[in-house]
Amino acid sequence: MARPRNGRGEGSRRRSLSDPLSAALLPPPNETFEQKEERLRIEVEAKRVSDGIDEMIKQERADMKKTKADVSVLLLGQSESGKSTTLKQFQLLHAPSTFHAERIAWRAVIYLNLVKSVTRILNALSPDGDEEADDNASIAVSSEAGHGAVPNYERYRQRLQPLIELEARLSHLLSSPDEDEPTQLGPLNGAWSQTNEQMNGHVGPNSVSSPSKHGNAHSRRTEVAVHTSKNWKKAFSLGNKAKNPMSPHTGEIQGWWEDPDDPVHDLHACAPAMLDLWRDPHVRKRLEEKKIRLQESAGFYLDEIPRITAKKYIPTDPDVLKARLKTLGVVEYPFLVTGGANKGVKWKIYDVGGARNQRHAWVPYFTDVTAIIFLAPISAFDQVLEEDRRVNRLEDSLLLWKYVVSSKLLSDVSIVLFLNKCDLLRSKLGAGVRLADHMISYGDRPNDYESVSKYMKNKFGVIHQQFTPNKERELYCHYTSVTDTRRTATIIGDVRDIIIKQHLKDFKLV
Ligand SMILES: Nc1nc2c(ncn2[C@@H]2O[C@H](COP(=O)(O)OP(=O)(O)OP(=O)(O)O)[C@@H](O)[C@H]2O)c(=O)[nH]1
Ligand SMILES: [Mg+2]
Repeated sequence: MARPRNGRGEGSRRRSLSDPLSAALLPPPNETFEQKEERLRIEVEAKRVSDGIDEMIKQERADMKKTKADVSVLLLGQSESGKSTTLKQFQLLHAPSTFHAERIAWRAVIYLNLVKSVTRILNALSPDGDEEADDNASIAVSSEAGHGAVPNYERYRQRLQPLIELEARLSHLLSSPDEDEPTQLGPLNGAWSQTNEQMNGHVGPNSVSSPSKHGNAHSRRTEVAVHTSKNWKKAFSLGNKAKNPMSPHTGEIQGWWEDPDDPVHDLHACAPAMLDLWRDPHVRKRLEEKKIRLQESAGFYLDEIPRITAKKYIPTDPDVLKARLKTLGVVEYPFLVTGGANKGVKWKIYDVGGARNQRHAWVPYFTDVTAIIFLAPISAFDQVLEEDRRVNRLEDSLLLWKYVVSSKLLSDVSIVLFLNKCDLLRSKLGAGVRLADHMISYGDRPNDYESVSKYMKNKFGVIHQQFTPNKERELYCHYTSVTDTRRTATIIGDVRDIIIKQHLKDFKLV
């Protein structure tokens, strides 16, 4: 909802496009001459740093053009398996300046992830909510679980009403088909100031429907997705690090928190209510009864409410890695290995959408690919597909795996398997969820992490052995938690070496 301007003229509200670094230097009110001098000195330094980052980005892009050879890697796996997160880890390793420059744009996604978690809780608590459990088996359980609203439900709903509206607004802004270029007013002015009225009738196919009285019933099942052709990062960035970070009117640097339409204000105002909701033992109990495990989706931001709703919040690297935005289409990411034995080799990574209706886009890439990294989220053995709740996620992963390894088109392609979400697997087993209850073939084997992860590796390995058209092909398998940067960086290094070695061998260069 567009809010009235805060008393100042439109002219003074017009911001210069500051980067986060400059924006953090917002002048205090009533600053003295000396303070102003000091601030200006800091601003000059901030600009120098910002220009340095620009230069590094330029260098990274220029390096990309000097190619020796091409290696292309396709990331495959079901939706939410961790493909885009793996791509972000590649970016963090190989183009850190670009990754850091884009951090601020992820603010919109992180806000939406947080707001969606809140509306999902509200819907789960609602007496007439239809929020579904996270797993198969619990559907029967949940229908017997405590009926009626938790104490204070109506009060929570009232206090959090602005977030229900914000969810619709953010979903629309992120998922609506839009022009690539931001409006002339600059990304910030245009990005947030869309009213609900403007949105009526324009809600994109992947965004949420209008909020119902008791929260948004579709908050979970209609994930927000952005087509890769949409330049959404540009629209939510703070502009290309303004060459002149000063306001022409006041000489001050202005931050996004000055924009009354910025979502941070609603989030900041609702933070105490969000905290009360998330810490309420009745709420936790109800979520448990309904087997809704927010930690397995984007719920982790709920543990960080004060930090994320702070007015000057800038996403950290882990925040960006955890941000969930479903992929539609194919993202192509080129990078150059700048050190070591493989220096100068040009790589291309393709990240695809993993939902069932996206998989048709995979095949055209099969003919010209050097390697595949297949992600199987092995923690998902008790979950069902979002797009078809009759299908167990692990079963879907195994079927997809069989399809990929048996493909004749891919018979000479190196295959790397990431048994992913090992962190979630460990905590799930620790919480007493039993694999045998969802996979009969597991029988009475021990339900600990070591036994289960080994069993999974074996299961995938046997399928490869049985169905690969190329009996010579070696399968490279890693246990991963791709949100963990340190461990994933080591694995990515190993995978890179293996892929390039195999590639050179195929071309008889080693
Ligand atoms: N805890 C944990 N979360 C993970 C892991 N890998 C991915 N995630 C989270 O799972 C969610 C889905 O990951 P994505 O990388 O978006 O999944 P995707 O395979 O690209 O999904 P689509 O784009 O729909 O095909 C994100 O919120 C990630 O942060 C992991 O190893 N551990
Ligand atoms: Mg993705």
